[in-house]
Amino acid sequence: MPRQFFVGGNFKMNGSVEAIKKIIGNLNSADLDPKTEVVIAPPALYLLLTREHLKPGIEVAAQNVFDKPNGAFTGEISVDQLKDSNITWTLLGHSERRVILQEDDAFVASKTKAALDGGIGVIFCCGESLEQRESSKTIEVVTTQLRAIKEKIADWSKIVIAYEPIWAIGTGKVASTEQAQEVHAAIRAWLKKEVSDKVADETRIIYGGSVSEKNCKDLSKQPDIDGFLVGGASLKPAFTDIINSRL
Ligand SMILES: O=C[C@H](O)COP(=O)(O)O
Repeated sequence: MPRQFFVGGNFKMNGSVEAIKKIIGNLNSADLDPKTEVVIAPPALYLLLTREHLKPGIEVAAQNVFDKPNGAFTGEISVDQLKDSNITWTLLGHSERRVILQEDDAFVASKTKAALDGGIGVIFCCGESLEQRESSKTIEVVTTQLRAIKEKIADWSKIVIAYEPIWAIGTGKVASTEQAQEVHAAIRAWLKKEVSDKVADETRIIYGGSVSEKNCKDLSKQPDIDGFLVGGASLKPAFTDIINSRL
């Protein structure tokens, strides 16, 4: 079975009630490829508003979730609270959280387990810095990040892996189609060797890092690129062109 194309929009810490309603209006009225699964991740404050206004068929993701069920954890949101609000996905392991908020592999893995155990899908982000790429450590870095979750989880069916080279995020410096395809193929080979043939065949591996309406078509033609995680361009009307990149 071919893997369903998947496009996520990560708004990061951008937007306002008015701006997010406008983005939702654009998505609601656009003709979107029915074969593409679309998930958008607004800031936590706007999750409910987004879910209430967005048309059915497009899912909403949190940008983060905590690994404890409830209690004295100021500022955090639990898996059950997301489910209670019809939020069905979460991003985890984004490099901005790994680098700026110093989340390590073990913490990201623990949150991934909590989300999956609770029935929330996880867009699991991994990727290398420029320094790591220049010292040929890309595959080692990415597989180390993946190994941390492999040790905690058994069911991969609700995971989408987002390969996001840090040097390509928000820089306008997109990875070339060859660079992206090479890492995606290596991730798939790792899944085959370390997890199973089935998981390798079925897991979506999406690319993130300066994806735009201009570069998405070529990237989408690569055999191991199953979609995108879009930052900056997800705030713009051209996001719908990225969703429709396989049309
Ligand atoms: O989560 C999305 C990525 O960090 C990519 O962001 P960007 O499209 O603004 O480069």
